[in-house]
Amino acid sequence: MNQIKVFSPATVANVSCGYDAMGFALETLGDDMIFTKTNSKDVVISKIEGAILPYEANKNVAGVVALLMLKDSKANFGLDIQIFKNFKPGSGLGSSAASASGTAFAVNQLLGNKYSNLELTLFAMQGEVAACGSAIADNVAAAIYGGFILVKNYEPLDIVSIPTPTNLVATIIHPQIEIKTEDARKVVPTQIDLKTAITQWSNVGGLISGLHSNDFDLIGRSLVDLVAEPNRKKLIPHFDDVKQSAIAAGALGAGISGSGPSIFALSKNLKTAQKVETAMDAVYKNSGIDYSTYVSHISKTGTRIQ
Ligand SMILES: Nc1ncnc2c1ncn2[C@@H]1O[C@H](COP(=O)(O)OP(=O)(O)O)[C@@H](O)[C@H]1O
Ligand SMILES: N[C@@H](CCOP(=O)(O)O)C(=O)O
Repeated sequence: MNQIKVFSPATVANVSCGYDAMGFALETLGDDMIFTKTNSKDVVISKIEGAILPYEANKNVAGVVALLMLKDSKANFGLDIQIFKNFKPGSGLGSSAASASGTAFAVNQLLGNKYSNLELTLFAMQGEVAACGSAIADNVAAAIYGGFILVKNYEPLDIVSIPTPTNLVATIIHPQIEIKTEDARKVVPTQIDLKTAITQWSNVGGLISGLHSNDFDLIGRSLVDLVAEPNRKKLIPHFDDVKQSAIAAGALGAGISGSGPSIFALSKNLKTAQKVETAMDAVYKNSGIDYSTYVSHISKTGTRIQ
């Protein structure tokens, strides 16, 4: 195989209560990327459409991940990479993670499937270091494994796939302001009190149990975040109004997608998710802020060949 085209999904990290530990992949929103083997042994990014990003391989997360994998595998080829961004960096929808995991997946295909999904996640996490300074796994693992994931442990890395209830649908509103993950991580407390911790880990347990048992009510009751959301929501215009409107329109729950500014809601079917979209839209309509909305099923496959 000399060339491969892949789709790499947008992802919602944290899922409210699971800061740095949970994430899920979207079915319909994501980036397209084309990888072509070259003889030069270099990595060249020859095209980027849809966003202004560095072309230098060591500054673009796609280049960072590709260089690492070519070196680790002692590959006898180089790469030309074309990136087609369909959603903006700094959106809270895992833009850097889409490039990092799309690259890990594609290079692995060109190498004849040398690496496991866990190894691909470790490579892609180095892309996240380049993007935001932290080796976070929640977005990249969701993109690589698909569906819902739990980062059970960071060192050593342990990723667990969580079942996705049929019919669960995500609604997203993305105000077009850029919040860099690196900056949004600085407002999250490094210490929390025991009472807060107890509530938070109970919610993670409730969310995972609800996803396993298709218990939508339990999923909704568990979409509560006492750690990141109270500190990050002030960076997001009209956050409380959007969240309340989404829940009033029938969403099971809502919260910040990743580090924001996007806000996600989960609903038990497509019709409700569309009503939630209308309700979120109504909050921003006359605000003067540019925004996009998306309704998407959860991607069960994650990054895939186009
Ligand atoms: N291929 C890429 N895709 C997206 N962002 C990239 C890429 N390469 C480098 N970056 C940098 O990563 C940062 C965006 O990452 P981040 O702040 O984590 O936002 P996001 O949540 O959208 O991933 C920006 O500074 C951007 O320039
Ligand atoms: N767990 C991270 C996730 C960042 O997601 P992104 O999509 O905003 O890059 C965090 O909350 O900082």
